[in-house]
Amino acid sequence: MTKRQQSRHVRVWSDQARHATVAYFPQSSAQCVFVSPPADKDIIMAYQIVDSNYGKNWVKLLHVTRNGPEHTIREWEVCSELTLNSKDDYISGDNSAIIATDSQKNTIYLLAKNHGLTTPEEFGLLLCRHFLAQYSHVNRVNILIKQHPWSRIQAADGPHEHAFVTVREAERGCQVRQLRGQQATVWAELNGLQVLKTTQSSFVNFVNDEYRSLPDAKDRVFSTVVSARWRYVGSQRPVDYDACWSAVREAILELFAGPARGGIFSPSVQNTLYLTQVRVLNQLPDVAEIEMVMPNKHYFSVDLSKFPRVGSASNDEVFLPVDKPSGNIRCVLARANSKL
Ligand SMILES: O=c1[nH]c(=O)c2[nH]c(=O)[nH]c2[nH]1
Repeated sequence: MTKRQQSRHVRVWSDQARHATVAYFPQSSAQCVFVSPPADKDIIMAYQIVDSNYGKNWVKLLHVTRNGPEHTIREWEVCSELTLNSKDDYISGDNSAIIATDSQKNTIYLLAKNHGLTTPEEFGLLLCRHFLAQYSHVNRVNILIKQHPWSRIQAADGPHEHAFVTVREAERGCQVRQLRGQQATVWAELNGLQVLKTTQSSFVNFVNDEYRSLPDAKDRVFSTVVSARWRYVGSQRPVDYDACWSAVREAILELFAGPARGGIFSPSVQNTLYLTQVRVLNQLPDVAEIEMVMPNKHYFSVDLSKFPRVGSASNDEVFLPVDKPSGNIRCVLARANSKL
């Protein structure tokens, strides 16, 4: 970074009491550093590193499993984050304990080659186990994986052996985190599932005070882009991560849309979100808790009453999709006996 670029990010002021200059980096987790440093022991006494990690972000890889002519692909972006048992690398510039982020990237490729890829969650667990076993001075491993939504092409004569198409219905990801001496924690993610229905949604009987302008809506368009993130119970028995992910997706679609004839009624985004979470916890004993976010993407009926000669007082056909702002509804539902 040049000096000119730096000055955009850094506020510098003089700390009279300590006779030192302090800089604040808003985008950095290290919030205070001495630009003209006092004695090292002053720094050590004044501050402590509360948390730190380092690793390689978004290592892109495509893995091909070749089962004769039938091929299966997985395209992922993997982030590794390691936390060491000492902070000497940060504090004194001693690099001797650093597992280079480049080596972390190589590890991801080598484990993919040697073990193959199954689910993102299982590969995350493999990486956690590997880093903790290979390096005794690694205290914590955090792995994030995002999966590209490839789907096998359905050709006229059946599923294609080796050709795929991107179907961006929802994106899959996971986070696996393991501390030395502890069980790994696995989170799965489903993001970007955009849905819309044209009826069977209302929003009435909310607070009616001097701030309210929204009329009761007995029948409205309901659209949202669902994000869900759920934590697995850390049990010993193996989890079918693919089946769980698909079951969460199905629960979201079922509780949003309902049966093909007639659908399902929603009194609010809050209630639909909550009922979906209840369905997930009821159906999937391996899930300990689930967080869901459903922005309320508004579609307002365009006011055509100003055009009495060509328009009509009621308009239930032409809507204005409102990009921003949206409502934002979030809830974390856990089993009542779980320790969060
Ligand atoms: O389902 C809804 N929940 C709200 O909290 C809300 N607020 C709002 O303006 N519209 C809606 N819809």
